[in-house]
Amino acid sequence: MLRAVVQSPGARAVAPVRPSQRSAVRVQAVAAAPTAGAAGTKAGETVRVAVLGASGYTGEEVVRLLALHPSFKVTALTGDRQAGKEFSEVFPHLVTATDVPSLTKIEDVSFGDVDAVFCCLPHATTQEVVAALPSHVKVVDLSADFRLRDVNTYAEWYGGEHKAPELQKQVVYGLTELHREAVKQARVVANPGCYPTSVQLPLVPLIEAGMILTEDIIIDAKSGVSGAGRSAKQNLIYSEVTEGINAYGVTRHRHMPEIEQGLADAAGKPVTVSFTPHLMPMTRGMESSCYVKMAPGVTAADLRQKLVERYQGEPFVHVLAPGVVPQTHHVRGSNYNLINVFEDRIPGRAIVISVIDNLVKGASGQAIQNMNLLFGLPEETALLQQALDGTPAPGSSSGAPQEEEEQQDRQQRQQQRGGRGGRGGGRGGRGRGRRGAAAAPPPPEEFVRLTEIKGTERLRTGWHPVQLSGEDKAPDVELDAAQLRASSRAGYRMVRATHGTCSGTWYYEVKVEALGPTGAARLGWATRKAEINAPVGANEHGYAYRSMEGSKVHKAWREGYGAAYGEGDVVGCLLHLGEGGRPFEPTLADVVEYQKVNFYAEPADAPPPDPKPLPGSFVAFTLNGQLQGKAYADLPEGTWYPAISLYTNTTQQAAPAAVSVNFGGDRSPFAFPPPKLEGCPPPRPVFEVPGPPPEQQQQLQQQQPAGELPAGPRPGGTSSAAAAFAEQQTQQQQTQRQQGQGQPQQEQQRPAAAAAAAGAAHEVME
Ligand SMILES: NC(=O)C1=CN([C@@H]2O[C@H](COP(=O)(O)OP(=O)(O)OC[C@H]3O[C@@H](n4cnc5c(N)ncnc54)[C@H](OP(=O)(O)O)[C@@H]3O)[C@@H](O)[C@H]2O)C=CC1
Ligand SMILES: CC(=O)N[C@@H](CCC(=O)OP(=O)(O)O)C(=O)O
Repeated sequence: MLRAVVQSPGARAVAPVRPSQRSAVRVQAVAAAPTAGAAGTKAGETVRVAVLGASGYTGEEVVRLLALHPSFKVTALTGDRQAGKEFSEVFPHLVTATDVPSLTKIEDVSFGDVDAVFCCLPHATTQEVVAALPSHVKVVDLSADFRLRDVNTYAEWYGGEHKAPELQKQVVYGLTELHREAVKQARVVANPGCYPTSVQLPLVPLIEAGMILTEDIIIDAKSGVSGAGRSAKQNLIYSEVTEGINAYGVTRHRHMPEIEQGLADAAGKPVTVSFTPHLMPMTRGMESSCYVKMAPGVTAADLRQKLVERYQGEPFVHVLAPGVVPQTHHVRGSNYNLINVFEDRIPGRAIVISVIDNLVKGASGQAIQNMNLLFGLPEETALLQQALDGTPAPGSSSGAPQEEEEQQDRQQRQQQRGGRGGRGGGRGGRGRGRRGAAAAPPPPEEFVRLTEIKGTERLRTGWHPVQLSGEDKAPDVELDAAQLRASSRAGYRMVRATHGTCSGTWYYEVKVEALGPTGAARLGWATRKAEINAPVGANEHGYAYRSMEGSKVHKAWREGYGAAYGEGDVVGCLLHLGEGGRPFEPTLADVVEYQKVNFYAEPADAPPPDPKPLPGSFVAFTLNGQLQGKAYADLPEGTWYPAISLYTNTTQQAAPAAVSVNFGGDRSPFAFPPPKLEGCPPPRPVFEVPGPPPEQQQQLQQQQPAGELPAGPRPGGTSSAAAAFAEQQTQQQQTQRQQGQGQPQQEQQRPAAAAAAAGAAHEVME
């Protein structure tokens, strides 16, 4: 059977045909492949697609993306002013797109011969068009016309009565990741707005989990100019847009009710947001920085972990590694949404950053994702194109994780201070320096830098057996009484050993006890700077061997390495640091306890850590005694700990993943002999990693009961920073007592101190 598709002058062309030849090409019949059934589209079946408003940006983007779709065939394209033209005349870059019909008016489309419609028309022109489509046609509408459930709200924000209120009741709001099942059942899908997509994907799961407060959400959003469509508008010409940015729609942008509708559904109560969009001098891209207040006891790391778990396995929504800032460049031309969460300097607040390409995930890509579902196809069909722009080299300011940028900033400040005579020239000192006055004491907050530390067991007690740390672990990791078996029922979580090492050659074994249908493990080595609510190897502070595929992971980068492993297997983890380097670890004298939290205190202007690579060092792994080869070489100096991370799929209520570790020693021989590598001494069991130096142990045993870290600097301690901090606290407490404030005031200060400390955590541990 043959089916004629578009009956208008210009007809449709069979590529490759030069535009000049097009007018001579007759209406071409499409060899009728079997057409799509309602429920599911089988391989080889063709879905006949009309794109209404194809001469606009989102329509063009639908056509561009569908060029690689195996089942969707564009059989009709419409324009208004551009009707009658060849598509490649309007979009010359798509001259190579095969088999694309020319543009017609909507009224010239024979919808009896169409299975699916992408409606890319301006809002208000759309309702009647969609309502008039035959009922066999499935529709994804990219305009705002059917996004708001309440037609009165629509009338209020869009300035006109809704013209299809009955149809509105049947329409499904298609934020795919959040409404997938409803989309599958729909006939007409309202594709979300671009800003609402970028905001709801990160915030809805956090609101549903009660992790952020809905009364205090501030959204600072930016869009590329293509968000405003292709028609000429004075405020969008080059000279108006370039070299500047401007907010618009302040307090009245029409995406506000759409965002609030989605967030209110998640909260189960009305939500009002502060939302300000900005026009940026770029063609594509959208960034939403959402400033949120966390529920009591929730941390930014918890928010991030919640999003990691929520979007685990989603093809298009990705939570970046801790500290990595999402950028519009990294989603340009793709259907991806990149998200990350950062702890704000204001205690209790977090910054959630989300980027999309407004024309792809914010419009046409998500529309195809939805249409794929409407036809029972895998939703990622034709959408897995990667972003157009590359990542800047590590260390460049635009691509560097936040902590690297902070480090550079610190280095700069350090140099500025050094040039003015050191510590006296802190934040307050700069101004004084310019005036040439004598240096006054630095403000107290700059006097010491505090870092919350965990895993102080061996510092506290002097001697401590080598175990998995009861402190230096994610809360979801459970240990047995001997602290040699770890299990976790959550997404990836980490536990490190009590002892780490900065030199020598070391080995330990891990037996995989349970993984179940969903479990996975990443085993290896990490410093204390590695995020514990993440897998080993999620950033530069860890090296892992992965159960799935047997790949290795470092800086979140997976590469082929060895054999996959699973339940019953024994993995050997070898670390060779040779003569080693600096430990970058606090000694006991640097540790203070403040309101039951242990802090590492050091002078604010202590030099930032600057680990150097250790030539010849390496990490290697064995599987059931078989060496899998060297995984990574030339590790940076620092103190490296045995590190275990386990994954269990929380949504499937699977049994927890579990492993047991063997750090060796006479009483606990290894299951397999440690490997012998050329040029490397025989590895020693981690069991023999030394504790604190003997003189420190002696001092500890005399001065403190085991299990308690004394407040303030230890007698005989060497850290003036710790002493200064303790003195400052004492003075503050005295002042408070004199002012009659006492304990409640101290309690209020705790989050601030803890937040300051947590904020600095990345600064000083290495
Ligand atoms: N741009 C974006 O980032 C996003 C856009 N959207 C929404 O998608 C829809 C399309 O946006 P976009 O592609 O940017 O807009 P454009 O202005 O680029 O395109 C609009 C299209 O509609 C056609 N059109 C305009 N008026 C009429 C009419 N009265 N009758 C028939 N056709 C008409 C135009 O035809 P012609 O040019 O031939 O006159 C053109 O093909 C809008 O509702 C928009 O709000 C949604 C998310 C993001
Ligand atoms: C830069 C710019 O102007 N962006 C558009 C938003 C994108 C859009 O098209 O919104 P609807 O789909 O809801 O119409 C705007 O702010 O109006």
